[in-house]
Amino acid sequence: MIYKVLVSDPLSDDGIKELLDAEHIQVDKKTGMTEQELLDCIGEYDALLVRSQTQVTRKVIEKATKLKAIGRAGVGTDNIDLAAATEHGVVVVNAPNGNTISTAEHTMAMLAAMARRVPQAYYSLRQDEWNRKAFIGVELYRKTLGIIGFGRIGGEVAKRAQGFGMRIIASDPFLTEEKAAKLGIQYGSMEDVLEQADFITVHTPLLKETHHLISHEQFGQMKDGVYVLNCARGGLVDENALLEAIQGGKVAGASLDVFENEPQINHELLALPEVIATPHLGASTVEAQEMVAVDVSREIADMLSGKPAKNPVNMPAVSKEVLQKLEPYFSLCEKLGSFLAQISRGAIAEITVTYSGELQDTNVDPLTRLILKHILKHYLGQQINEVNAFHVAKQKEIVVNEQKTTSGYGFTNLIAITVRTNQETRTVSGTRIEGGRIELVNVDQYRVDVIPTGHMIYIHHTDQPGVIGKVGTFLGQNDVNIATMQVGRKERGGDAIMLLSVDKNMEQALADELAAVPEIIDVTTIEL
Ligand SMILES: NC(=O)C1=CN([C@@H]2O[C@H](COP(=O)(O)OP(=O)(O)OC[C@H]3O[C@@H](n4cnc5c(N)ncnc54)[C@H](O)[C@@H]3O)[C@@H](O)[C@H]2O)C=CC1
Ligand SMILES: O=C(O)CCC(=O)C(=O)O
Repeated sequence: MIYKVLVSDPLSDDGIKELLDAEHIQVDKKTGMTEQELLDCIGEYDALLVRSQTQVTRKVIEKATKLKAIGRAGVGTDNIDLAAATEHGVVVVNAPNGNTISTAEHTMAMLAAMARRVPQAYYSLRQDEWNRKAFIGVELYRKTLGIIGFGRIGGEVAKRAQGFGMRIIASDPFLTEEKAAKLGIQYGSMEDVLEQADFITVHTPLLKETHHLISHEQFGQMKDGVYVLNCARGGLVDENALLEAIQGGKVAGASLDVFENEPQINHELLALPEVIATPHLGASTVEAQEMVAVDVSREIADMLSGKPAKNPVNMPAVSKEVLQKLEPYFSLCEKLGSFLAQISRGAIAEITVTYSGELQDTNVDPLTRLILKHILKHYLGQQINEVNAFHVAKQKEIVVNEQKTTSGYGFTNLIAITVRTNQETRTVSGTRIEGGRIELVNVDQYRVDVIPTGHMIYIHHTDQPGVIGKVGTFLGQNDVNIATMQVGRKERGGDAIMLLSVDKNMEQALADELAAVPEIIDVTTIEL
């Protein structure tokens, strides 16, 4: 059997040698295709290999009737419709490590070039000017570099910036004070980073939660004369807010490798003398391109030989037998994990899942993976799936415990999850009732009885007369209709909670306003 692999973005022959040499594989290189050209030919192929240019849309995946695997020679998979790939049983693999160093080095190149205004001075010199006064720079030595997103690339940037004598402060849900201290850097919240840094660089994935991570409010929190870098993903920094922050004198310089609408770029932003930019070149080195191509080609060759993928980023096929037993609990696990991730604060250190009642005799490993996925997805995005969930948790030094108990605490089945972070311990448990309904039955030791779905608001308050009325009035005045409300308290006059299902998402600004009511301790909005 000969498998056909399409390489639709530029990748060197050295990089894809393993595929070119494989006897059972035929490789076609067709770069620069239009969407229509891709749609016309994709039906012939068993695997597709891309970088970031090819948009692997749902339409493409639906036409790809023979497709088994998509390989992304790089990290970000935002050019691939992962949901569509999963639905069609297509495994998506990436090469998460091969371009880390190149991107960290590019960030350093941009940092130094921006501080010393190298591109501007070069451009001026090319215009036959000799203008030494116009290009006075600033030193990096003893300045504070704020790193938002301390994963593979953020970590490598930190090491290199330390070589320049910079002080590093970093923010990441998986970074703790102890880990930071070991690395000789400072751990901080996002606010700490914004307030203290002279230079700020972002290295998070682009997710719903990180879209416009740096916008008007965040620029307002920064020091005057701050320098900002984005060598991760367009959309993390709000380009219009950046434009205003530069024009208003808040931001002294910006380095951009990525843009919100690539390959279209914001010309107004680029025309500012404070901005230096490159066309998404972070991973564009000979070494990185070869490494990511080698890694992903090996994955594709293995998969086409029937071996499991090492770096899958979407869900693999589940055997029918396992699916039948566990499928009824999938939705409960997803909702419990997602609920808990949204209410937890701080860096996660330990996750404990306890299965009770009828689940105690079943192999629940796939359910634990699903729960982990929905907790970690909140921070890491689509790179997490059931296959790599344990591996990623281990990499992030998170302890995962799976327990079983004979007691169902009065329920036929019960799944309880506890998350311990460096700030707090939060718990949630739920059950699946005859007929398929799922219910949240306990949150932070408060007994509730709620269907975990849609838009929810979780309010922690002190038990005093009139609080429920104040919340009802506030939501009514702001056109947030309450569908259901559950209240709970541990003792009279002590800590209490309200858990509401509402008809629409409540904006963060409104949640903050509600949290300012004196009896209210905390308001969290949850989307399930
Ligand atoms: N310019 C380019 O050519 C390249 C860009 N990239 C991009 O760089 C980014 C980072 O890549 P890696 O370091 O390999 O990923 P990674 O997964 O190792 O690290 C990302 C980190 O961001 C953290 N994070 C998520 N949400 C956060 C938040 N709200 N605040 C603070 N931290 C948060 C995560 O906990 C994680 O530790 C990705 O967006 C990737 O697509 C990667 C390679 C090349
Ligand atoms: O393939 C490229 O050059 C883009 C790399 C990138 O942005 C990534 O790996 O996330």
